[in-house]
Amino acid sequence: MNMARPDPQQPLAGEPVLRLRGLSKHFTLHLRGGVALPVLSDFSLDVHAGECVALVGPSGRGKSTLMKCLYGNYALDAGEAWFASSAGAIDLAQATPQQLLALRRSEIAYVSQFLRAVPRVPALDVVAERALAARATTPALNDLDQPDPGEAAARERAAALLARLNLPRSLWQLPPATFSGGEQQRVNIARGFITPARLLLLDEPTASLDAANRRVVVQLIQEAKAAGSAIVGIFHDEEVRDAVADRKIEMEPLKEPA
Ligand SMILES: Nc1ncnc2c1ncn2[C@@H]1O[C@H](COP(=O)(O)OP(=O)(O)OP(=O)(O)O)[C@@H](O)[C@H]1O
Repeated sequence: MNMARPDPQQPLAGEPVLRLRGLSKHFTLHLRGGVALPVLSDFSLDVHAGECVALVGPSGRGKSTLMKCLYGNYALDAGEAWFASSAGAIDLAQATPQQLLALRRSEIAYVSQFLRAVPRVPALDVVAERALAARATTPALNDLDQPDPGEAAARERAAALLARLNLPRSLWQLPPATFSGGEQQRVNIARGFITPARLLLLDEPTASLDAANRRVVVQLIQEAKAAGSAIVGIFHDEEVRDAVADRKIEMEPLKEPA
């Protein structure tokens, strides 16, 4: 066994990629006199490599909030969120902003309905950039028996994904700021899937897509699972959910604030 070459897709046998224990989160509603709105309370979950867990429950149960806490957009109040990174286990609830940014570049991908991209960067580069950033920041990826894609190869992969997602070629060199919702979402999806993320967070990845593109996304998710990604997703489209989810986790209602 070569200890210097950890496979980022293979955590220790039997160990989950994501181990959540006792997560709690509230929002303080300043416009309502500072009242506390509890959103997550004592939430626990394990997600293994190659597994897709769908968060289900009515609107407002905290599904998106949980995803944003795992991606580091929101701080948690309590609990542990252990992530088996290629460099070892890290508690996402305690991770520093620098650690979170490094994980975002290569190991944790988040695909939401909305694209946040640097202005004036063409769609193709928005997608390719993630592949280049991952290679630059994750020594483990460089150690794998894979050729360094370099910039041209990263663009080639980006182009292949955009073509697969039926984004018109005429848009590839344009910045996505003016794209339609569905076009932006496909750029977002291509960016999320261009490198094999160890943890994929999918918040309504097919919300603005037509049936043909939904099928492409289902295939991409199935391929990511086969490659060993652990996936947490919110899929309001039941057909998509049934096609990709191994388990459903019902988000329980919490008490209303007094
Ligand atoms: N930044 C925020 N500030 C204050 N309250 C928030 C914030 N984000 C979410 N909430 C509240 O937290 C609760 C959970 O919201 P969240 O978006 O996580 O629900 P959800 O289950 O994903 O809903 P949906 O299915 O409609 O997307 C809601 O009551 C929402 O109003």
